[in-house]
Amino acid sequence: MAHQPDPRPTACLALADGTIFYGNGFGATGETQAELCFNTAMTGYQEIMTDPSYAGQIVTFTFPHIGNTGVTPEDDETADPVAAGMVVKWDPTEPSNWRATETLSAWLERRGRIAIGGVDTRRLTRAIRQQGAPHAALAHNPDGVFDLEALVARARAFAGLTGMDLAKDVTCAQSYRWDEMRWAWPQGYARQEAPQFKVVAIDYGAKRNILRCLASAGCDVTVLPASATTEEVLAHTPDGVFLSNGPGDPSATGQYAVPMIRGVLDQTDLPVFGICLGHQMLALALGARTVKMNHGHHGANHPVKDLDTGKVEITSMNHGFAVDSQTLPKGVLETHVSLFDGSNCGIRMADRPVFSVQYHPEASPGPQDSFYLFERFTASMAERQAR
Ligand SMILES: NC(=O)CC[C@H](N)C(=O)O
Repeated sequence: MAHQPDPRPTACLALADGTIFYGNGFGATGETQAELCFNTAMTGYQEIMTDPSYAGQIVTFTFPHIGNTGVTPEDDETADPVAAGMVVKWDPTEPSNWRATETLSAWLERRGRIAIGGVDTRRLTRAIRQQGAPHAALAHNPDGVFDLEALVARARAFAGLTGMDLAKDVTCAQSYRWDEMRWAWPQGYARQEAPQFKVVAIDYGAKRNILRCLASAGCDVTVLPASATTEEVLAHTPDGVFLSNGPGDPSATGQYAVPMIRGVLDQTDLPVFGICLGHQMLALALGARTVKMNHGHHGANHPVKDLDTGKVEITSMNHGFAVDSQTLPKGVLETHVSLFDGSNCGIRMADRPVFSVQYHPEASPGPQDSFYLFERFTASMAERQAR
């Protein structure tokens, strides 16, 4: 085991292979374990920590200055942080931002999330890339006393995300109507003043900005829990069905999501749009398979090629699983690919307005190149209404 340096560190990150990183604890005290990933976004740490897709993961931020704009409730993607913990290079400074209502550390502490600063995040990121997303344990103790053997054992005991259904933990308890009309689109898009389309959004761990984008595009959005059945979805007589992002292994979540989606596809001609976990759920329902990636894609500058137009979009990404494009059945087309590794980033049915993307067109944080997908969804609902 590594020797503890002096002055005494107050936090410690242990990987399952026994590697130890020391640093300065902030946020809550205690211990936690999860899969470790890295995110390369330069902005949006609050949105990242509150993105429900990060359940079961500790996030290493490769950008060194994290926390220096504090936090504001307006930037929460869900009520509480969902990521298990955070690892940063520099200890956060006092917030310098007129929007900040609180420091990152106080916000994390109130919500029981542990963070470690002063870590060599380059070395750690290289380790994650080389060995694949490791299991890790993170401890914060102001006394600086750590049982390293126990911490490594804790990391090893983490079951891993493969086979884990976490959507059931982060979904809404009851259905509700999304009623926030905050404008979510960049300039250049036409704002829809009155909702024209009834959309049922299935909440596998939905980010708020997705619901805002749907509302901004002219959708009256009813959000249903992840366990919703085909009958429950159709009882709302929607014009379209949206499948949200979310955490965990798609094949585990697919146990209940896939039969619902199959039912919608078999019984109706409704437009369907999926994002990230929703994309993976749709692919599974259409007969494809998903695979666990080595270290996934987490960042706000991932180039994706639209195979229909040849255009490249710079996108926000956050996923550790991917659709295996080799398994797409006849009649399902690959529409987008990652220019980093060629992995699948989008599909559509050849003859129906049923489509999905692996990345995050709602950004938050990230570039806004992909907002056209929300308009594609509303256009397909308008076309169906006109028939
Ligand atoms: N952002 C998401 O929806 C993530 C989907 C899935 N949990 C994955 O890691 O691949």
